[in-house]
Amino acid sequence: MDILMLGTGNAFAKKYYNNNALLCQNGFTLLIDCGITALLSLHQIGQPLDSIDAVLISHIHADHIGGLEEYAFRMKFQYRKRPVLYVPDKLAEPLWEHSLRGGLWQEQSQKLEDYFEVRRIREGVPAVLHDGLTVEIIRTEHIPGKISYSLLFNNSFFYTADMRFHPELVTDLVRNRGCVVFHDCQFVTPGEVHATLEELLTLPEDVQSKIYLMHYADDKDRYEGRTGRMKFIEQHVRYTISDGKVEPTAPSGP
Ligand SMILES: O=c1ccn([C@@H]2O[C@H](COP(=O)(O)O)[C@@H](O)[C@H]2O)c(=O)[nH]1
Ligand SMILES: [Zn+2]
Ligand SMILES: [Zn+2]
Repeated sequence: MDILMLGTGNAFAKKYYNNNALLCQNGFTLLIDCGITALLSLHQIGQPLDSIDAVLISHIHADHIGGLEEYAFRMKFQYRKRPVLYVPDKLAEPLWEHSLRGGLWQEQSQKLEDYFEVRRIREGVPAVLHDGLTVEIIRTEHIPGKISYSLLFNNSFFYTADMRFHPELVTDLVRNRGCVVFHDCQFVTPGEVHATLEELLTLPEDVQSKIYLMHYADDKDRYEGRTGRMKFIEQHVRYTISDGKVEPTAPSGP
């Protein structure tokens, strides 16, 4: 599978945009989270909105869902399509009632389903997104009391969607399931709602070597060379994830 980060920055990043991604497998393109900067980033890389086959939402924070209003309006009125939205079942109602309804409500469109083909997914039940692409949502701790999920694709690629340090989970996924991990990372301590670099550096080296850092702050340059065996994932670079390895995708063509 291939992944291209539309942004690799944290909630307030200005340089690297919000931490959203395009995941591609067997010709299927999934948008992982749709934050405030997602549509600007798609525009910059020349990716048309109607080339996205589905959107998957991890939790309700603006850097993960803040672009959904524009996406919904444009798909409805510009493209005349009702795109597929995968949403954890516990988030479907709050996504509409607490976030999208304010902007999207109009007389003839009063519910999430009026804009999206809503597919609810449940914890512990892997969902088949496409031929050769499954996702399992795993509830992970982020903001106390707030529902948030990390994502396990094809039982081999773990994408944390804003989570606090959980060394047992990450170690288990790497050592026992052979996963590679894209992990959100906060530079300043204490993390409180994210794993910090200091915490991630306490992981054993074999685990670190499978971790790629994302959701970082604009002063990332200061931390180059200070991330142990972990590497930064870069915005707008396409990576191929295969056999427990992450490599920048070789350019195609002559
Ligand atoms: O209890 C809290 C709640 C929020 N914050 C700050 O807000 C952002 C939320 O956006 P994320 O996408 O989850 O990053 C978080 O990074 C904190 O900066 C907080 O500190 N404590
Ligand atoms: Zn975030
Ligand atoms: Zn968050």
